[in-house]
Amino acid sequence: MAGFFKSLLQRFTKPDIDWDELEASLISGDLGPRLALQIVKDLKSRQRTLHGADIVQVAREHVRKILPETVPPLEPIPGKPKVLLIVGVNGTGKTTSTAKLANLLHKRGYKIVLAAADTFRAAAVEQLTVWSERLQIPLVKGPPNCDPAAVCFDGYEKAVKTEADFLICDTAGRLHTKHNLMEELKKIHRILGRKDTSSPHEVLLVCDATTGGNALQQAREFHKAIPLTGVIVTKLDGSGKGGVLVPIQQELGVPTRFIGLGEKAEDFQPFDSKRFVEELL
Ligand SMILES: Nc1nc2c(ncn2[C@@H]2O[C@H](COP(=O)(O)OP(=O)(O)OP(=O)(O)O)[C@@H](O)[C@H]2O)c(=O)[nH]1
Repeated sequence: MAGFFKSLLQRFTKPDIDWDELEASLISGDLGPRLALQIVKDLKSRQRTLHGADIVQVAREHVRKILPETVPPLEPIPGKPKVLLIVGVNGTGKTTSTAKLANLLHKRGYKIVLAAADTFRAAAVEQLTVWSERLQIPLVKGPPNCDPAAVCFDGYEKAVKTEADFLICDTAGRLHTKHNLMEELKKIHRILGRKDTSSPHEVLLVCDATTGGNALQQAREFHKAIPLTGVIVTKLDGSGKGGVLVPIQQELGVPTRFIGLGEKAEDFQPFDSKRFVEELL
């Protein structure tokens, strides 16, 4: 994002602003057309000569207003496991984020159970097995291509039996446009609610920052299928700016909870909106 705002400062230094160009560059920074238009409208309404710094300031004010100042941390629920369902399109970093989140909660002293419900990709189960051994966290898995809802259910039983604080279910990557895969996700959601109607307590959509604005459409479709409670933005160590988390919050009211900054277990942090907005500059 820093580069994005720097480019705004450099490109719009002259008083005669090309509004279309400005709107286009705000959209290309993944802020989404709705917010881009609001920022442009706001700037146009100011009756004085505007420079790059004013644009950045106004954009920051708008972003700040949209993002909640703090996002509550993941707290366990007394007496039962808190169930976290990790969802998203293919290759966004769901399995890695599942492991990273387990690591973070484990380090906070919580007891975790992992469910390898990505039964479609054998490598995902292997990947999670490696992580679970490395992090010493129990993992529930099933035979290849078994029903992912059944794996989640078994995971839930294990979490109850072992009095775990959290059950984290990794799911297969699915295109938000594939009806049958979204139906499968709804089934997982339903089955998890069998023993505890409030489960899953969190549904976290994993978005790859490098896919840009497309993540908004993914979020819309997933949110339509099963209500999302949060977003994990991955690969922020790459070229992606992560700006899309702003329109996801604005349009769907779904906050970003965590960010991924690399491939290692430690490359994961709770989302800090203040820092995110500050780093825009
Ligand atoms: N640089 C970087 N790479 C990441 C990050 N998160 C995940 N990755 C990498 O992205 C690739 C895909 O990650 P996975 O966790 O396998 O993705 P997935 O969403 O589970 O994949 P599918 O199950 O196929 O949908 C792997 O090479 C990860 O190491 C991140 O924050 N930064």
